[in-house]
Amino acid sequence: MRLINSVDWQPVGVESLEPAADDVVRSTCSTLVVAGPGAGKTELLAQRACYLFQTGKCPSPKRILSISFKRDAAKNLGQRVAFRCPDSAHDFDSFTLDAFAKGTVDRFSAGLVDDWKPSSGYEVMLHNPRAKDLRPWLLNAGVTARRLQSLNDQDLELKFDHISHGIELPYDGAEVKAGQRRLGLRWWKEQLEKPAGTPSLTFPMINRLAAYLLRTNPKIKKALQETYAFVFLDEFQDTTAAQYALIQECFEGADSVLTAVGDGKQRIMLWAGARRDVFEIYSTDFEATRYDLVRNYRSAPALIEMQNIIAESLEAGAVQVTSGRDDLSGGTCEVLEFRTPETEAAYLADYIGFQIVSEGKSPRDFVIIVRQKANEMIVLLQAALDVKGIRLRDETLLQDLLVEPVAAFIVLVLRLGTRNRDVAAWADLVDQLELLMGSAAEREIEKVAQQLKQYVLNEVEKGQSLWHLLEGIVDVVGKAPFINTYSQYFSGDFLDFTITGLANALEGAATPGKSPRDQVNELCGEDIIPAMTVHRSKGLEFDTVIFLGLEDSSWWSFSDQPEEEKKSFFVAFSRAIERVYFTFSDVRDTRWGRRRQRQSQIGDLYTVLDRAGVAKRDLR
Ligand SMILES: Nc1ncnc2c1ncn2[C@@H]1O[C@H](COP(=O)(O)OP(=O)(O)OP(=O)(O)O)[C@@H](O)[C@H]1O
Repeated sequence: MRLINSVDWQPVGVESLEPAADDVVRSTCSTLVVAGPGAGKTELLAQRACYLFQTGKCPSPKRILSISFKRDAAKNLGQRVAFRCPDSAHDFDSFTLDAFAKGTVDRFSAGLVDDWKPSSGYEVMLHNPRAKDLRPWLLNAGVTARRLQSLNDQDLELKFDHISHGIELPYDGAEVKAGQRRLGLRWWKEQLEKPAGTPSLTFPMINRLAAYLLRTNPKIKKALQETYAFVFLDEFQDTTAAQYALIQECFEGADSVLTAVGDGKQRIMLWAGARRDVFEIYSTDFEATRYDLVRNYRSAPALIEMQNIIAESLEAGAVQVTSGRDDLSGGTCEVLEFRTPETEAAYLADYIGFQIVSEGKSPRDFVIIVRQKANEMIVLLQAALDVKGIRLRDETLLQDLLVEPVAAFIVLVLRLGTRNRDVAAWADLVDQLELLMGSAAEREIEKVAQQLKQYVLNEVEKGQSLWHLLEGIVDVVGKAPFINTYSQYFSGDFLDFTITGLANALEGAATPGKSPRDQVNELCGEDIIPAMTVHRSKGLEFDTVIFLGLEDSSWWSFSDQPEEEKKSFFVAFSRAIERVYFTFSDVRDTRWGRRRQRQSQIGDLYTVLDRAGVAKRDLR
């Protein structure tokens, strides 16, 4: 790769960056970028990676470590970098922090003293333990029944979260109370001794374990710091205490330069332990300079004005943002009011149908967002759209599956083997193989790509079902390259788990009479409207956002945590490029049957919409 002089370097793939973003891209010191939705925070990180690689500021074998808080965000950033500077993509490691922590523990577990070593083949516990399981455990561990009775479930779980992963290992700090130490050590001992195949460690616990491993193994820590000259932290507002402790353990005091980007107004993970003070503490610990960005490159101007008003209601004095695009005008937001969910579904299906048939929109231009339980909320709309031949599905589970590198790889091969020509899939597959096969020559890589495609063509010709081909596809390159390239597969189980999950999803897509090509399309959801919760929609963007049910029952936790709920509302609103619709139905089906709906508990949301000039349309 020919190096570019840093003065001559220009952003890649976008016309320009706003001045503050350009400063951050070229910065030699640690920085904190605070900016609203659509400001190009993720894009800024992709540009900085290009700058560092293309100007030789991050020469091989130095690497960039990029930490995102969601798997699809990690994949998205990795792809943006691979697209812009393919020559250096192999020096860019894009992980979620949880995957990075697990990779560290799995790879270097020999560095842990025996008392703190997880059993080989340990499994991740995907949820923190619940009060109903904790009560007997705590009683058994010597906590009095009276003390337990004095705590409601929520308080008990919060206290236990602190004991199990809120304290630095090995619980020897002077500030740790004796009771916490005793319970914490007992909990860890039992979990670490759980046999392989039994979920035993939560991700916050794995974060703590990784931090402990690095603290007690200075050589490993030094090697990590020397490898990663630059570190990116995306969606930084949602960093939890255990995650921050790991980042601090890895890089505080090192020469590595950190770039953190985030938006306090989109902090919607407080329930999962996100630290409110993470911007301030990071700025102090890493002597990071703060930059605020003032453009929005996503939404139409009228939507940006509304977002400014909502932002002000979330954060007094919030930076007022202007459009960074001159190709977009207008923008619409409305609240649509219905008598029943049936009339709501019929209206929306007509609207979407018209937009697709007459206005040239595609199903992927739309998203249906709900506060929770996407699968239940969309049933009626799904049926109304079905009649028009338009598909809508809850993408909650598939989203996680399809962003997995091994799943993405298999899907590319299946695409190539089930259609005549797919230039983009071929190029993506070659890129993937380059990553997996490391130093293999270009000719060798092309040969393997051809072999993969031919394998699927032959098997499909023989009438073999697609879901039976997945192991065969992976076997062409072998599992080892996946395990060596992607840290989440180090322990092996997760690789098999992902392949099986994909096989199940493909089997589900194989309805009678559907061609292999259509089965792959179905899996990827190419012609299907996605439905998801607000949390799942973070970081994504769509032409039209339809939020179903701006009603008290969907937002039942609003009165307990109004700040976080308002931020969720802001996240949903800000996913839209051109249009946002909120719906309200006088009645809605809940788990207690059909219930009358009100807007009283979430009155604040309606007040702010009103202030932003959002009209209500009565469609009763
Ligand atoms: N400098 C730029 N010029 C043109 N388009 C840009 C620029 N920066 C970002 N974009 C585009 O704007 C959109 C939003 O960018 P990005 O996803 O990076 O924003 P973000 O700040 O991370 O948003 P959010 O916090 O809402 O997830 C994307 O479509 C991106 O390609």
